[in-house]
Amino acid sequence: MASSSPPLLALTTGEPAGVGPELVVQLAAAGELPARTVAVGDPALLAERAARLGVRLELQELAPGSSVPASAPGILPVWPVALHAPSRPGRLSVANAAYVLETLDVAIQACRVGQADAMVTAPLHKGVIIESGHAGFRGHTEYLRDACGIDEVVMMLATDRALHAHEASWVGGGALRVALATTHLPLREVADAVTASRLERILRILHADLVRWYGVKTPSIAVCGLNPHAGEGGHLGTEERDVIAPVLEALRAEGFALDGPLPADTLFTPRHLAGIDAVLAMYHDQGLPVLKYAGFGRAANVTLGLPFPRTSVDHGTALDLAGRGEADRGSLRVALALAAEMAGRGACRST
Ligand SMILES: NC(=O)C1=CN([C@@H]2O[C@H](COP(=O)(O)OP(=O)(O)OC[C@H]3O[C@@H](n4cnc5c(N)ncnc54)[C@H](O)[C@@H]3O)[C@@H](O)[C@H]2O)C=CC1
Ligand SMILES: NCC(=O)COP(=O)(O)O
Repeated sequence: MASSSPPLLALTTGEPAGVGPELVVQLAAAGELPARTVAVGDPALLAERAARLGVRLELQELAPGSSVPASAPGILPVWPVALHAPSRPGRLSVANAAYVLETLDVAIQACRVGQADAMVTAPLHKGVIIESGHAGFRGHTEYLRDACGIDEVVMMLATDRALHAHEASWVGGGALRVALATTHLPLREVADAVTASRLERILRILHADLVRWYGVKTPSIAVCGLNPHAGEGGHLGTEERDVIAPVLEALRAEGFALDGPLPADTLFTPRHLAGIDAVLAMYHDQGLPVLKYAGFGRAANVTLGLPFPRTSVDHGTALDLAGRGEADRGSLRVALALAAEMAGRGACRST
């Protein structure tokens, strides 16, 4: 941990034209930031969004990486990163894409060297970062993987009732954890990306982190097929038979509790989810619509497999709401609480 107690969360404020900055200032003003939280972003931007919304807030500028006092209502410690261009709510600017990446770099570096204990991210806009010249940018998840120099990480979203260690498994009524075998890929590329080696890596990380972070002794994971009806015995696709099933079989032989490959449309029903600790979906829009239907606004995104905890909101930049103070703060609240809980357990990897 960065200091004796409590853990320090580095909270990146996200795309400056989106709702991230205002969510951060609103939570800070209301005293809803966990015990020690430092925003990473442009202080003038945060002051402008606070003033725009009539939020009374004192910003405390601190040198990036320096120590941070305990959170207090109406006070927001900031590790400053300067905007590259003025920002207006709802108006993207490619000039500020580098700024967004710089905020990530500050937080990642702080977590890697132990100056912060966990990272929480407000939403960024993938398109504007790609348009700024970062053609390979896909999202925080992939950026963090590469920045930490590791081969694989797992994106998992969980509704609030399934976020914490004491919530063992699906109990009906909206508790759900959904991990993804592939993340931000065009659908056309998904089938080729569902390889045996990727699935094996993903399942090992998911299994290990369900034990590590959630206290599940023997994680029970339900795995979706890729094709309709999980391939209908090979008549509607062969990936289940040729790729997914053999990986599950090999891991079962090691003691993994894996169900599948199952048709996704029947897997996501209460009867099939009973006793399941997490679902592994093959692609983004196979799993996340169900998760968001179950708990949009009270769910969080977790990156598994990193050397430090990283959580995020379940929503994007919401440019249509930016600057109006109407965006729901629930998911950021949940993401912060989860990061604090994970960091509090001091469960950093040794990678
Ligand atoms: N963690 C992250 O950085 C994420 C970033 N994104 C990015 O955000 C950008 C916009 O994505 P969209 O698909 O338009 O999704 P979006 O989540 O920004 O917006 C979808 C709809 O949900 C509403 N919404 C979003 N957040 C809300 C909140 N806090 N309270 C109330 N309503 C809310 C919006 O007003 C809009 O109607 C894209 O570049 C996307 O890649 C998307 C998801 C997560
Ligand atoms: N739909 C989830 C999402 O896009 C979040 O991606 P990331 O930026 O956290 O990798």
